[in-house]
Amino acid sequence: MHIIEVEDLWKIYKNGIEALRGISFTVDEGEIFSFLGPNGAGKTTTIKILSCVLKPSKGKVVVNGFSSPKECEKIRKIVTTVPQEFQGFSDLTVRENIEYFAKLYDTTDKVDEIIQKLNLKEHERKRFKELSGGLKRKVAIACGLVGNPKVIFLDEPTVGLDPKSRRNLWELIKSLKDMKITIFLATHYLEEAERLADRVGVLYKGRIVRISTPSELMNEFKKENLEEAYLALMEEMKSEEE
Ligand SMILES: Nc1ncnc2c1ncn2[C@@H]1O[C@H](COP(=O)(O)OP(=O)(O)OP(=O)(O)O)[C@@H](O)[C@H]1O
Repeated sequence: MHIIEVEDLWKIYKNGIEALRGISFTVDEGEIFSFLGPNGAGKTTTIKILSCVLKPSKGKVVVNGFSSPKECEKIRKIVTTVPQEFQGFSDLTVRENIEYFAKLYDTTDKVDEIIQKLNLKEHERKRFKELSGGLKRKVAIACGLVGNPKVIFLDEPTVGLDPKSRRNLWELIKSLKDMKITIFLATHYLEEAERLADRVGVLYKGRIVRISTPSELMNEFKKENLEEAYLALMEEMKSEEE
């Protein structure tokens, strides 16, 4: 089943910038779908529209059977966005932060389960401000999980993390998939997409220029890793413009 359906989606900001120029794609339930593209391609704009933070200018957007913007109230109940700049309450502990969000959703009974699943037990009494960058991201995801989301939007989840913390977070993202949560991952780290994504969508100047599995893209450009294949695709796009 397609949990996300987007058809001919346009976003034209008030200043006239056409951030999205008629994109169409679908995401299957339980899939890890990675959105790639250079700075300014429209990734964040797409996430904001899919999570009902922004209204589309034109086009069809359906999330879990609900249309945006008409049924955004329902969409907001089943999606969660973990932004790059998530700020927990710095003087509250890990547990208190998660409990705070759980109260908002009236799901305080889920706090222990989430702490357990995300291996946060040994850190639960630490204050947010004392945590490493990797643990802060983990807590951000934990806070996002309290509402029982069906879809999680992750915007550059591992930016600024050291290689070990990044790998830890990849394991966590994979375990979310095991929980049948659909993951929409915007990233500039091609290795991250190669390791995690079932499929990638490549955005370029507001248009989708490829949707494929990482290995299909690597085969198409005869490259051994996704980063090389992506760079070859970007070269192709640039030369088509000239
Ligand atoms: N609120 C806004 N008002 C006007 N233009 C905007 C606004 N937000 C984004 N844009 C423009 O829309 C285009 C797409 O931006 P967006 O942030 O969606 O790209 P992105 O792919 O997420 O980029 P990055 O990788 O740098 O995060 C850019 O040209 C950007 O300058």
